[in-house]
Amino acid sequence: MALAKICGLTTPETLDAALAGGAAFVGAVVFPKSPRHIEPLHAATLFERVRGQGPGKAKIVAVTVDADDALLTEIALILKPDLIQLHGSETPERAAQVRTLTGAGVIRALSVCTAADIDAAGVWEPVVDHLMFDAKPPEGSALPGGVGASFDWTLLAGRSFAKLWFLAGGLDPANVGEAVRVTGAPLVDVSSGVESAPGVKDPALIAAFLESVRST
Ligand SMILES: O=C(O)c1ccccc1NCC(=O)[C@H](O)[C@H](O)COP(=O)(O)O
Repeated sequence: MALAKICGLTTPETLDAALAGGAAFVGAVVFPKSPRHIEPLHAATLFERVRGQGPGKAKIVAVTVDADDALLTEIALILKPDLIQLHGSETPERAAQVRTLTGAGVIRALSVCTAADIDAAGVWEPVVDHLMFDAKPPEGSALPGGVGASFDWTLLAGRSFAKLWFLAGGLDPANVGEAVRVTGAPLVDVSSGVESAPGVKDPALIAAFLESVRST
């Protein structure tokens, strides 16, 4: 069974729906241009209930975009995430620095449009905990992720990677089962597909998504 990350959580009700449904990863987006942006201090208060889960708890992921050392240090000290997701134009060298600076694990999101974008994963495998294959956002998009766009899943069929990897981009309760069957993804990630409006997560859609993942 694939494990799921629910990204861009900002309220107790939606975080509770993710935890109750068995999400293995819960994400906070720290990027002011995003409709899901949450300040590290607010996120720390909200995500305190995750730590209360004890052993086997969901992993807390801080999603960042080309964050500087000051912001990463603030996130590490205040939110104390298990993983930092790099969703900008960071290099493998920067990923290694982020790990040393924060003490957190690293997820590298890669924008996918063609098979060459997947081949690029090779340079990242030695320096990350997880890869995330996400759709390339439309031209001119203000956001590098969380736009609900998908890519050709068959690009991932039959591929294997040294690290457990996420499939992301345009997933929702109705299509995630097929997405996992086509790609063999061990991990899946969703944001827009469990929202009623940009940045507004819906507890019922979160529950439905996690149920679909479980029954795949
Ligand atoms: O979600 C955002 O607003 C966001 C903003 C800036 C960088 C990354 C962002 N999200 C990262 C995620 O992990 C999303 O869940 C992923 O891109 C999939 O999004 P969606 O296609 O909306 O399910």
